[in-house]
Amino acid sequence: MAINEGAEILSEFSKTVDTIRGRLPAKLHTPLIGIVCGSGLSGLAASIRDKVEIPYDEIPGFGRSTVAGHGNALAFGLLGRDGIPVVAMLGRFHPYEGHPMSTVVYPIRTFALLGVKNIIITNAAGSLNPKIPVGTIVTIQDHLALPNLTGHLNPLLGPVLPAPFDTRFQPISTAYSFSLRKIAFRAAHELQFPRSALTEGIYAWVSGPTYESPAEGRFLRNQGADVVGMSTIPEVVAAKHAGMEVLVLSLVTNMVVIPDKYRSAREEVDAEIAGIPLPPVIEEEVTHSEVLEVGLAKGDDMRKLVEKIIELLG
Ligand SMILES: O=P(O)(O)O[C@@H]1C[C@H](O)[C@@H](CO)O1
Ligand code: HPA
Repeated sequence: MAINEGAEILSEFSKTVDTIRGRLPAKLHTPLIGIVCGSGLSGLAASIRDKVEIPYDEIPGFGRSTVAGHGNALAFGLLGRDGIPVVAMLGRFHPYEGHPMSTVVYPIRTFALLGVKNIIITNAAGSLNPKIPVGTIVTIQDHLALPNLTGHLNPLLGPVLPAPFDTRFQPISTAYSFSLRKIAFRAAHELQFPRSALTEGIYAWVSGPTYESPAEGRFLRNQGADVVGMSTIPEVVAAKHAGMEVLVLSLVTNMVVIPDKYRSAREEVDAEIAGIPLPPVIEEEVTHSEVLEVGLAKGDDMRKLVEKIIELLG
């Protein structure tokens, strides 16, 4: 990267930070905790006090989320008994919307420059694991990121950026903070959530926007993934790269369609010819409305959990 390109990037980020701080009272200038709200989960920010919202289109460098269930503003304010300064993205940018990776992770890098030390990233996800039903919250302990491995969508591809984003080879084996994951379970215990409400698992990242074919779902399951989604991993990579402690909470909004047996057109025709009555067949499909519905129904549990985690962190 040319020296002046690095200087341009830094000057864009400093415009972003100056614009944001120019809109906030001093007590909110340095949020310690960042939150990313997944599909249908922008209610997570409902209990932020002394809230100041800044629309994305008024922040230099920010994109615009075009996905139903995602807002387009940062919410700053205080959370928890001790009034910890926080910032929440009320909606995120997904690569499948056409955003370049630099835009997808721009808010995360902005969080780092504002002073965020711990980030709680949430998402809606499909379950690949029959033991993890709809409505469960999954604390992510690892990921399988096919788009990272195949070389198109890793947010760290490209020239090394200026400090503090200047690590070339970023290890990712400890991206999911063990201490934050423990705090999540402690929080669930203090909230008296049933044991089954929060579990641990591995998130597979796919680019979307198609939901998985049965063969793709089976493949991901066989590789050890528990849930699958179309976001989060670029944010995790950028947050780790920027030195943050990362916690990811996935809300299971649907089961990925992985039938035990394919419906056979040949067998059905044979049965029809032989006059054998066939049982009714239900062909399942995932829809974004069902994803949003579960987000709405379970959003309050996610909000309580995030708040309690922040209280315990404080
Ligand atoms: O932004 P998240 O990951 O929460 O949203 C999920 C993935 C897709 O954007 C969408 C599919 O229903 O929900
Ligand atoms: N697949 C991928 N992404 C998702 C899903 C899913 O089943 N549900 C919510 N986001």
